[in-house]
Amino acid sequence: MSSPASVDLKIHHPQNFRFNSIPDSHDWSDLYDHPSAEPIGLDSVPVIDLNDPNLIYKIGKACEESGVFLIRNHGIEPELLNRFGSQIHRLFALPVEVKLKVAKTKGTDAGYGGAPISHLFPKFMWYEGFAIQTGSLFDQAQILWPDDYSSFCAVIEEYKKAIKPLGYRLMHLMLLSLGLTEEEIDNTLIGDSSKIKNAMHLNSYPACPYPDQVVGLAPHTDTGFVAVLYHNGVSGLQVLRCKDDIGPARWVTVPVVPNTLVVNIGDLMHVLSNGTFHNVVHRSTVSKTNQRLSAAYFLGPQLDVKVGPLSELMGPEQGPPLYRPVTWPELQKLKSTLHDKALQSMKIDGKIEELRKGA
Ligand SMILES: O=C(O)CCC(=O)C(=O)O
Ligand SMILES: [Fe+2]
Repeated sequence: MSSPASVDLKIHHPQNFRFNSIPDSHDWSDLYDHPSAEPIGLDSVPVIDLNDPNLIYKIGKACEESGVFLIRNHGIEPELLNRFGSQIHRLFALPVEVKLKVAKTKGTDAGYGGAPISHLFPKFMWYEGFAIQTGSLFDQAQILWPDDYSSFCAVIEEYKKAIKPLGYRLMHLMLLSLGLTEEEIDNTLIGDSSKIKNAMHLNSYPACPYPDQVVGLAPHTDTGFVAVLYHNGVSGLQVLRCKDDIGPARWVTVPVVPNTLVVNIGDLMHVLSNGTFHNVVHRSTVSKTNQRLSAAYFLGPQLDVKVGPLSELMGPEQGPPLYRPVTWPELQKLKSTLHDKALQSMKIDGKIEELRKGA
């Protein structure tokens, strides 16, 4: 089967669909693996107030047990979030032909296109996205809106400026919760801003008349340290809760709570914490009536920086390191061949060759 990534997005863009049923290329009905569950009781998703006196403890517990949590009192003005949401809406409301003028090209990660993880799956997602890398924005916005590109760029830059320190603060709190001192954190790569890189993906999931047959964004873990997620209030994000005493594996819907942002733990934070923090598997479903919009701000290491378990978390009492160090691109490459077995292949006692053969 040819990979969706190799097929022209123009033909497969949901906006171009004029049919009475979902074509096989977009039909995931057979692939819906687990039932959906409401975020109640033991399946609830933590909501953490960043002014909470027990903040460090609560962040640590949420990172360990859940891998996803909502934050309130995060310091980003609602008014900025509204303007940011309006610009995302404005972008995706452009005609497909216009958006395709800034389509991602081979070898670049910036611009308009399908899901970044599309090459990992045999079906198309009900998705369109716009990836922003440092330096790419201005030129592309000028192509999209020759007469008025500055308002888009200004709002995106303002949002990035506000979200960056929040992302750093969250990572700092995470390391404090693992027992590191301020001084120890200063000596890790999290304490050295020159070693941290960020990227932002704007995501659009158009409404779909048959939402149960399609997938907005297929199940995945984020590869970096953390992702801070804005959305437009349309429900759809789900996280995987594995089989446990409560029941079989299930997709828990992340609740929409006004004035909160969502935080996800990624693979490299799981590695950095020597397996303590849960890199949560998540996906986005699609609404029957409303377009869902979101923006994921990812923080990870600079591309040449290797990430392994923090030395402070290993020793005679805590035990040995679980993973060998990797860079962000190395892990992405491993995921493209080994899928959900990529991290296992980095385990220090992992049977890498066996995994490769079985992939
Ligand atoms: O749209 C969402 O809620 C999730 C987005 C996401 O998981 C991603 O961009 O990696
Ligand atoms: Fe994600």
